[in-house]
Amino acid sequence: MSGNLASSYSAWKDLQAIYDNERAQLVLKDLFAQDPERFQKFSIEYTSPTNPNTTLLLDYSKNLITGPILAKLLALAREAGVEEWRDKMFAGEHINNSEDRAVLHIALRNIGAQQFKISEEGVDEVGTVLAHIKEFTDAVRTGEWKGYTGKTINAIVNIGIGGSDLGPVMVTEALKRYSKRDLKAHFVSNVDGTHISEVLRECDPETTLFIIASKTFTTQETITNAESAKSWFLSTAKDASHVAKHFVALSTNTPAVTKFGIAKENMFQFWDWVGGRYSLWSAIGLSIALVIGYDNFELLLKGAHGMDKHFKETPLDKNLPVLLAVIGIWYDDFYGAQTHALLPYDQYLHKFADYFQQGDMESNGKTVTKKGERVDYQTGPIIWGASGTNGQHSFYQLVHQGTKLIPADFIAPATTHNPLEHSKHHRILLSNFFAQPEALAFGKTEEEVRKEVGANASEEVVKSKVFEGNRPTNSIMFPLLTPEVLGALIALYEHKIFTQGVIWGINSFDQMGVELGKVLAKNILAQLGKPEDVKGHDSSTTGLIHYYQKWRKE
Ligand SMILES: O=P(O)(O)OC[C@H]1O[C@H](O)[C@H](O)[C@@H](O)[C@@H]1O
Repeated sequence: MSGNLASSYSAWKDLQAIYDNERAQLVLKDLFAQDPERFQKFSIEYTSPTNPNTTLLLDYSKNLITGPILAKLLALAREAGVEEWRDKMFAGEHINNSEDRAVLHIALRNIGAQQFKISEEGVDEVGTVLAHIKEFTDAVRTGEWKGYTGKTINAIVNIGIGGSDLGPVMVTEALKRYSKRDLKAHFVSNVDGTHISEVLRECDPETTLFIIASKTFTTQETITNAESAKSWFLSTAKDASHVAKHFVALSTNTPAVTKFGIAKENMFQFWDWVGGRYSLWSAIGLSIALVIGYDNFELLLKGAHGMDKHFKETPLDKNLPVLLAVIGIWYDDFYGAQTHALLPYDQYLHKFADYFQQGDMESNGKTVTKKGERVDYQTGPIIWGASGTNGQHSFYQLVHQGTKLIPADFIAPATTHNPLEHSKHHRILLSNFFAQPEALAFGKTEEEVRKEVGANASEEVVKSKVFEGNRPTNSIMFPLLTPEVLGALIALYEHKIFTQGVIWGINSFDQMGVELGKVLAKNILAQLGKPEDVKGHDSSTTGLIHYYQKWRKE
């Protein structure tokens, strides 16, 4: 985040030379054969510095690296000033330069005995908001908070989009095992009226609580959905004073919340130093706290805090987020990999890749450095993925035998929350979690195929059954998916993204790229009425709008 071009660093040039000269020797099969200690050397068991019971394992041995390559990648991180920029972030310096803001999601989970000292406006209010969240979630979950006809709340509808939706969706799914089953959680994000209509069909105005989640409280989708929810509610409740029992807001924008008709005491505050895609730890996590209970929400925060301390205090060569970051850069910038897959072997984590699509791609999908120079290398990868084993029956063919290099992270718990049939399902699941990275790394040679198919098999069949292998993966394993482990896991990826952003010299904390489309849509919305109003567009856009005007019913 220094703003220097990554390609100007001497370590970058050295890495390029290593790639050019040594690439042919970077064969996983040989690297493992040459060094029986490879797993021990290239894996780390993380124990939370704040809670010895929170552990996870990172095995990065199945990567196309050697000790000297890793040392050079870490030298790159040092040369780019990762440690200095990390310390600036933790100190509350305004490292989000284009918006002149601090980046302090770490302050939201700065709880427990070992806290960082941070001085920035709002930071000392974090505890007060957490107490508000606790008080409110306890009241709703115990049934003390009643709807306008005196009934207990049995459904919540979080209305938000992007960072005000994806985190709560991902975490409430991931921690479903900890959820209160008689409180149904819905999430409405899309401005498509279908989304809210289908949710409202399942809700009763007397027992539904709407949570309007928007950092800015100006987001078109969210405000449109919130207005429709309010109309739907008032069509039954009639009296506007009943809104107070059924609508709360999570936002940084008090005037806009008040204008919408939500009382100040029903507003949960956060601050401009919380980026939208880093906000699940803030008041945006209210729906999470409602679903899993405040105590579990706090454990999630504590888990993340432990990873924050690890990131802040651990030397780079043992620092999990830094290792993931520099290994990612090796593929992204030197091997030319375009994408990175997140493959959790845990159904509860089925939204994990969706979540980090925004987390990573909105953070590091940038073309200019902090100094405004165009980069001459690749920045953030395309993030995608699905939970195992579903992906295996869908896109793994390409991952194993396609022409593209797709680095991937495999993620799994050793123990399941659902030990069906004495964990039979889980053993099958995990056998796949172990087998896939093995197959990707070591493949299957022509010789092995020939032995298997016999002398009579055609050449085409033999060739089609060969797996080149040498496809890199990380494996992340933990004992059980608890709130603390999940907190640590999310923070791990957050800091990976940060580290990569620093090395690439970009600002990972603005999102200017989402603005242009919004402005054009606003202009077009005003022109949709009559064909003669459609002006100032290319022939394709004009033609499409004209077709809409011809075919629409209403
Ligand atoms: O929370 P809001 O202000 O409604 O913003 C919701 C989303 O809006 C935009 O699309 C931004 O790019 C996202 O980063 C943000 O999370």
